[in-house]
Amino acid sequence: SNKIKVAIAGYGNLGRGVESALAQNPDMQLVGVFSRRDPVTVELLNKDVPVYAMADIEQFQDQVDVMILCGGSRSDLPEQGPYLAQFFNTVDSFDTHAKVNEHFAALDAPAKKAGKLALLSVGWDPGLFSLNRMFGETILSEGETYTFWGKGLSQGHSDAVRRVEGVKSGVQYTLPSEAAIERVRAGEQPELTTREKHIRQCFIVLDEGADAETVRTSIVTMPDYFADYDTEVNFIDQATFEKDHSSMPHGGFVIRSGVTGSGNKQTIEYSLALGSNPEFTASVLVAYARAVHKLAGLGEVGAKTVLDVPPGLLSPKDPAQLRLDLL
Ligand SMILES: NC(=O)C1=CN([C@@H]2O[C@H](COP(=O)(O)OP(=O)(O)OC[C@H]3O[C@@H](n4cnc5c(N)ncnc54)[C@H](OP(=O)(O)O)[C@@H]3O)[C@@H](O)[C@H]2O)C=CC1
Ligand SMILES: N[C@@H](C[C@H]1CC(C(=O)O)=NO1)C(=O)O
Repeated sequence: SNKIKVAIAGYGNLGRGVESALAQNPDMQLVGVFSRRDPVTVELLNKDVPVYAMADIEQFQDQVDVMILCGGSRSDLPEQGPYLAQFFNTVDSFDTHAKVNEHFAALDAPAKKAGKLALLSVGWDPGLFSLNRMFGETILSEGETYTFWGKGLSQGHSDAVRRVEGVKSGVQYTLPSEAAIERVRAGEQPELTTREKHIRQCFIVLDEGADAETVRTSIVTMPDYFADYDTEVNFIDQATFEKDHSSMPHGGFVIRSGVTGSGNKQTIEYSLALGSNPEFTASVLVAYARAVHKLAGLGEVGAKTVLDVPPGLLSPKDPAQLRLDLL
């Protein structure tokens, strides 16, 4: 069939979201899921899709058009990205904002050498919010841009706390400062520090015998993720965790407030309200996987971000049909 052949590397919340998002895109086909765990222990939504060991992934390079990397940004993607870029066109959701150029360079070399494409930092932030911050600051060159997230579950920060020694289960909610939002919406264009915009609230189940204060310190001092925020760490038992912390809503908005010409106030706002952070992020990954397949067909190689992808390539519609949607 002439469907785009897609595979998933890493099966967690995001991997599951990509599996269901692919089922909503009939021009694409999920050919397999790769996991570092024993494949027989990995339960997919669709039992007809094969699960393979990550160790065997190189053997599939000729059977996959695009590999969607669903590992964690803190420790999986920095290692898996450069490795897989040697064999596949890849898409990832890398979101450690401070390290994006480092990750770009680490992907660009192996991808160029292999004649492959590596699209990084796809999702909503980074991803769709990145595009809207760029539109805002470019179109309203005189102004201020603000990004607020939540109240909701950050997967990057939840993945990060789960990697801390002594943590059995963990989630992190991001809470925006209502006072800061008020000031921005009132057009004050305030100078706000990272700490003034959001607080971070963690719920942790400890491993047997782990020390709470040691875990708390590891989290609140964690560079790039928690060090610049006021962070609350709550310890709960597994039953409470499963009862109260199993859904993953999120959302947020990007505001650009500026002035044009003779001092006319202009505001651009882009907002998201997400019932499922992973399923939405996965839907963005799948749309960009389609664009990566088209760009690879045009001979594009190396690392790219959403800022480098012509938006029309995301659509399954043919260009003439898409042009009709312009107005
Ligand atoms: N750019 C954006 O807007 C967004 C980016 N993200 C990014 O997505 C990343 C992944 O998030 P998420 O899917 O929630 O992370 P998870 O913790 O659910 O999964 C990360 C990896 O952990 C492994 N894993 C999953 N479940 C288990 C388990 N039960 N036991 C052992 N290992 C397991 C999987 O690898 P394996 O199968 O190999 O074991 C998986 O790929 C985040 O780190 C974040 O950076 C997320 C949302 C938005
Ligand atoms: N990358 C984020 C997506 C948004 C959410 C977020 C935060 O709450 O800090 N930052 O960016 C995620 O992993 O969920």
